[in-house]
Amino acid sequence: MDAAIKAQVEAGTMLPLMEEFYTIQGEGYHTGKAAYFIRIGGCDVGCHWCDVKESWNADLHPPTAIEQVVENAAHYSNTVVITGGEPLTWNMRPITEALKAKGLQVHIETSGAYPLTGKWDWICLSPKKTKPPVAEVYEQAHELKVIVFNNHDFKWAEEHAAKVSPDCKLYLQPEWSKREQMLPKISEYVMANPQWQISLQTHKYIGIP
Ligand SMILES: C[S@@+](CC[C@H](N)C(=O)[O-])C[C@H]1O[C@@H](n2cnc3c(N)ncnc32)[C@H](O)[C@@H]1O
Ligand SMILES: Nc1nc2[nH]cc(C(=O)O)c2c(=O)[nH]1
Ligand code: SF4
Ligand SMILES: [Mg+2]
Repeated sequence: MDAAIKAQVEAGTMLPLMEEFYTIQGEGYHTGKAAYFIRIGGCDVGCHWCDVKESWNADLHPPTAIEQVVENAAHYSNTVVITGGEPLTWNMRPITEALKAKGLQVHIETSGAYPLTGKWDWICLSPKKTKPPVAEVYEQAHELKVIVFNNHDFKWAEEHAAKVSPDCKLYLQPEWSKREQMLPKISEYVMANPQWQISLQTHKYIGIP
């Protein structure tokens, strides 16, 4: 890669953009809300069930100047979700500041595997076993969204819930391929432990991005 571009990617003024799209937030607390999604390539967390493995290799996604992405986002929506890949692979300060300067609400979907950069209105923390969240991210999370793949994940979810702030919303979301097996168990768990709520990947049921 050209040294000047590499320097900009390191500074966070260019980012490896995989895709950007206007859709409905399908998951978690803001489910049902229209939002502009910015998907940034690059992730080395390695979840075996990840539903966007094409995002992992940052080299496959063109370094893109943030100004154009910010302009596009502001054209479509007042709520932006930055996702990936793992967005915290990169310096999120420039893009979040530029989005905030446009008056937009800025949300992140993150595993928390890397230190939090950027200014956020909403942080959705979805912890992963292969690269656990950094300690500081727990107290900043507005929403903890644990993916339930097997029975052990309920206990594992409680270990993470013990680390977030008292007003953090708690969600259990079935891993998509296990949804039929796990949804009855998640329902039972939420009725017995009503501090938790179910999160579904509603966009996949509706058939939207
Ligand atoms: C693709 S990830 C990108 C953001 C970040 N790397 C993360 O994992 O939070 C976006 C969200 O989708 C969830 N997710 C990914 N694959 C999934 C699957 N197969 N079933 C359910 N949720 C999934 C992740 O846990 C995360 O909450
Ligand atoms: N509609 C929709 N909602 C989402 N919420 C989180 C997503 C993600 O991949 O980060 C996602 C996504 O890919 N599409
Ligand atoms: S951390 Fe997120 S993007 Fe990375 S592999 Fe896991 S689910 Fe996929
Ligand atoms: Mg998704």
